[in-house]
Amino acid sequence: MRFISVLMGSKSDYEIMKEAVKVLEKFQIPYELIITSAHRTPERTHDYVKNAEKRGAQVFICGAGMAAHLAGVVASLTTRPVIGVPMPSGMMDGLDALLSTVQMPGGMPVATLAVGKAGAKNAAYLALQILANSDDELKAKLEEDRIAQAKKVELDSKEVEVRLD
Ligand SMILES: Nc1c(C(=O)O)ncn1[C@@H]1O[C@H](COP(=O)(O)O)[C@@H](O)[C@H]1O
Repeated sequence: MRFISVLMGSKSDYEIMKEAVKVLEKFQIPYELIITSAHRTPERTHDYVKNAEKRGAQVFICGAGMAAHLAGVVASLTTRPVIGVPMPSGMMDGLDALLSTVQMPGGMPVATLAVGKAGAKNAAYLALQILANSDDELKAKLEEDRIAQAKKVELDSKEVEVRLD
């Protein structure tokens, strides 16, 4: 079965990573969610990624904070796309995680998104867009979602807007 795999380095990342899960559930895409750490549980991380790839994981989304090596290590274990979401924690409030997620050596990409909830949400959208390359039904759903987003902007504006024309 094709599915998206969501990994996070600690339970403390869950509040943020829930934003990714919400999007996957909204689009009814099968996903797995697991806590595993490249630092604290290297073997578990290795075994999970190798096994998930065999079982049909199409994209890995990895949320981690501070010295955020999880996404980079996952990228070293699979040729499936890996999306990194830096957590807003630590003494630099996520800048440390952003840099340690984004600065991968050439040939070993991690698609690194924004720090925090917006990054987690976009990680799910990006994973869906990757799947939609070979799924026209999902592509149509993503297009409908864009239309809904645009409508919401107009409705929100109507509540507050002031115009002179
Ligand atoms: N960056 C990593 C990795 C890793 O990269 O393997 N494992 C845990 N962590 C991060 O450590 C932070 C603090 O974790 P705790 O709250 O458990 O102390 C979390 O944001 C987690 O993602």
